[in-house]
Amino acid sequence: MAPILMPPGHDEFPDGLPPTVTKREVIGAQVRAGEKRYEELLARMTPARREAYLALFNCHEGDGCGPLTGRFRTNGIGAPGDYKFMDWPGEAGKFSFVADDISRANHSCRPNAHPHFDYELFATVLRAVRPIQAGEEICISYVRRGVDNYEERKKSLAPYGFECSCPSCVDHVASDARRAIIATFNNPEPVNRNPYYHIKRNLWKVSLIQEEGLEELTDYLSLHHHLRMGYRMMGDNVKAAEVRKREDQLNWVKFNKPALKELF
Ligand SMILES: C[S@@+](CC[C@H](N)C(=O)[O-])C[C@H]1O[C@@H](n2cnc3c(N)ncnc32)[C@H](O)[C@@H]1O
Repeated sequence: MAPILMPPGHDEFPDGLPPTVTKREVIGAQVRAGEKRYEELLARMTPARREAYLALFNCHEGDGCGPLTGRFRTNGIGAPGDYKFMDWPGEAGKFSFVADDISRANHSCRPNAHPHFDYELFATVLRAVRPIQAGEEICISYVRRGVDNYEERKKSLAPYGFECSCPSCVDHVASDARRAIIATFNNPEPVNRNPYYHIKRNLWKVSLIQEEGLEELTDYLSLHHHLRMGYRMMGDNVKAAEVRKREDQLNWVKFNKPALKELF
C-alpha cells in the first residue's frame, strides 16, 4: 500500500504575510498557500497518480478549504516516527500521506485493523488486530486516542461528516463505562505480591478490552506481556507460550517488529 502523496514539511507562508492581518486573513492565507502547494505537488505526478488522488473522497467541500487540501484532510493517515527524507531541508519529523487503498478504509471506534507506515518499505502495512470474519468490513480508527468516550469521538469525527454507528456508539452508555475503566489501567495499583491475583486481574483487563473492541491499544499488548510474566512465575510454561504467541502477533500488528528477545 504505497502512498500517492506524502508532502514534506513546508513554510506555510513562503511569500510572507502582510504586516497587519486579522486571524480570518491568516486562515485564508494558510488555506490558499496550502492549496497552491498541493497544486504544485500534483503537477509533478504522473496523470495516473493525479487521477488516483482526485478520485479520493472529499468531505470538506463547502467548508472553505480547497479541493486538493480537502482530499488530503479527508484521507490523510499519520506516519509516526522521526523520519528525515534523504536530502530534504529541515528537521526530521512525522508525516501524513494518502494512498489508493488504505485511504479508502472507513472508520470504526472498534477497529479490527491497524495501519503501520513502514519507512523502509515506504508503504503501509495493514494488519488485523483480531480475527476478522469473512464478509466483515475492515475498518481502522480515525480517532487518535483509542479510549475517547462517545462525545469526544463525536467531536473528533465531526469534520468527516458522518455519525459512527458502531456498537460502541449505539450503546454508548455501556461503552463509555467500559472505556472509563480501561483508561485507568495504567494507574498505580496497591501492592499485591500474589501472582494469581495479577493473572486474574490481567485476564479481566484483557477481556474488557476485547469486549470494547480496543485490541489496537498498546495497553492490550503490555497486558499480554504482564500476563506471560505471571504465568512464567507460576511455572505454567504452556500458558506462557500461548500468551507469547499472541504477544508476538500484537508486536507485528502495532510496531511491525517481533517482541524483544527475552534477557533471561
Ligand atoms: C477516508 S474516507 C473513507 C473512504 C470513503 N468511504 C471512500 O469511499 O473513499 C472518509 C469518509 O468515509 C466516510 N466514512 C468513513 N467511515 C464511516 C463510517 N463508519 N460510517 C459512515 N461513513 C463513513 C465518511 O464520508 C468520511 O468522510
